[in-house]
Amino acid sequence: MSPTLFAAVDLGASSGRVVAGRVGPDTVELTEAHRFVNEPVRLAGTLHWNIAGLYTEILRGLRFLGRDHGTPVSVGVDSWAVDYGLLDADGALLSAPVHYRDGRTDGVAETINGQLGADALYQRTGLQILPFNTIYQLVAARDTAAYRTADRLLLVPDLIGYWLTGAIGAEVTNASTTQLLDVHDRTWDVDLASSLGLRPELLPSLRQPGDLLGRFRADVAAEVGFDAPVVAVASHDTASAVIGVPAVGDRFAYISCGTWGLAGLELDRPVLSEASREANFTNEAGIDGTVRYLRNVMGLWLLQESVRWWEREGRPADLPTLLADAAGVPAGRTVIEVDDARFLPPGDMPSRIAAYARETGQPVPSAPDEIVRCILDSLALAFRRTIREAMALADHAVDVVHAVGGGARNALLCQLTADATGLPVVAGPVEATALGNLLVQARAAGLVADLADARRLLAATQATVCYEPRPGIDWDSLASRLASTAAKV
Ligand SMILES: C[C@H](O)[C@H](O)[C@@H](O)C(=O)CO
Repeated sequence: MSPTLFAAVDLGASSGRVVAGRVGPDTVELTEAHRFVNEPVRLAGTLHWNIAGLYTEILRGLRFLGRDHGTPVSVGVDSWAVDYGLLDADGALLSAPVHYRDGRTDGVAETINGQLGADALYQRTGLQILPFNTIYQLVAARDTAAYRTADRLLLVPDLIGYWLTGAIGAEVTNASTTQLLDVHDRTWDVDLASSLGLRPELLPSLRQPGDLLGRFRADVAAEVGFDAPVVAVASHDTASAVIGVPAVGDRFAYISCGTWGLAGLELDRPVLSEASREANFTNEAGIDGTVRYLRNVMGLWLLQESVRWWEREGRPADLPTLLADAAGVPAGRTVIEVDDARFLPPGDMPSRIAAYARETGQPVPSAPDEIVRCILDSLALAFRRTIREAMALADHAVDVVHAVGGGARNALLCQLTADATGLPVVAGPVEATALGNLLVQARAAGLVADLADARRLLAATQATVCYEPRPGIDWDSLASRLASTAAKV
C-alpha cells in the first residue's frame, strides 16, 4: 500500500510552512511545499500579526502542495498559542490579532492575580503566569470597540480553520493556553470569565484533536486547486511538537526548542501543588488527556532578535559562523537570567544582555560571538533548572532529554544542555511539530493506532543525534552564580 498524503500547516512565531507528509505502515516522509517568514507589523503603536499575509502564504503553500504532490486526504493547522482574532456577527475579522509581545498587557497579570488570588486561579486553570496569557489580553482589550462589538473569539489556528472551512470552534490543546479552561474537566471556565467582566459567549464550542472541521469552502478549493477536509490536530504547536517526540516509554523530558524553549514532561494528571505554582510550571492540555507539564524558557528568541538587530545595524550575522565562533569563547564567561522580563519585547537584545552583565558585575559581552555564547550557556542553565524542577515537583524520573524543533539543529546548544543536565540529549526531529500535526491526521484516518504507535513510527523513521554529557564545565557553580545575579538586577 503506497503511503497516504496529508498536509500540515505549521505557523511558528518566526516562520510558517506548509508540509506534505506521506504516512505508511513504516514510513513518515516530509516534504516542505512552502516556507515563509512571519513578520509582525506595528499598526498605530500596537504590535499585530500580519494574519492576512500569513493566510495568503498558506493558500499559496496548499496550491504548491496540490500541484506537486496531489490531493491530500486531509489538512491540519497548528500555530503558536494564546493569540486570537475577533469576528463580528457576519463572521468578518474585526482587527488583526495582537502579538503576544505587545505591551498592552503590562501589569495586567499582577492586577488580576491580586484580584482573584494566584493560587485560586492556579487550582482552576493550572497555568503558568505569563503576561500574555489570553485571559490577560482580554482584560486589556475588554473596553475596546472591537471587543465590545465582537460576536466570536477564534484562536489563531481556529481562525485559519474557519477561513478554510467556515467552521467555528476551539481546539482544546490551544484553548488550554488561554487560562480560561478548567484544568480538571477541560471545559471553558465560564464563571472565571464572567468574574473578570469578560464575555463567555465569545468562547466557541471545544473540539478535540482528530475531530473534523469540515471540507474546504468552495472558494478555497477553487483557489488552491483541490478540495479536502480539515481535521483538528493538536493545534497548539507545542502540543504537536510533544506528539512528535520520538520517545519510548515515559522516562523522558522534552525541550521544544524554537523561538521559545518549552521544557518539561508529559504526565497523566496535572500538578497543582503550591510549590508547582511558585515555580510557575504550567499544565497545558496534551493529546488523549495527557498533561504538558512545562515552563516557558525565553528560548532562541534571544538569538533570533540579536541577529535581527545586528543585521539592522548592517553587521555580519551569519548564524553558522556565529555559532562556530561562540564555541571558541570560554564557557560560562557571562550568564544571564534568560527569563528576565527585559528580554521579552522585540528590540536591541545585545545591549540588554550587556546591561544585565554590567548590573551583575560579570564580564560584559560585546562581540557577537561572546553574546551568542552567553545566550547558549544561559539557555543550557535554564533548561537544566527547569527539567530538574519538573522532575522534583512531579516526582517523575527522567533518563533522556528529547530536543525537538529548530534548536535541535544547534549542536552547541544541544551539547551544552547535555553537559548542564547531566543527561543524554537526543536531538531531532527538527520538524516535530509538523510531524505531530500529520500523525494526528494519520490516526484520524486509521493509519496509526495511538500515541505510542505514532512515536514508534517516528523513532523508526526520523533521524536524531545523541549528545552525551561531557565533564569539564562546573555547572553547579554557574547555576549558583546565576542565582546570585537575580538578586542584583
Ligand atoms: C506564547 C507562546 O507562543 C507559547 O507559550 C508557546 O508555547 C508557543 O506556542 C511556542 O510556539
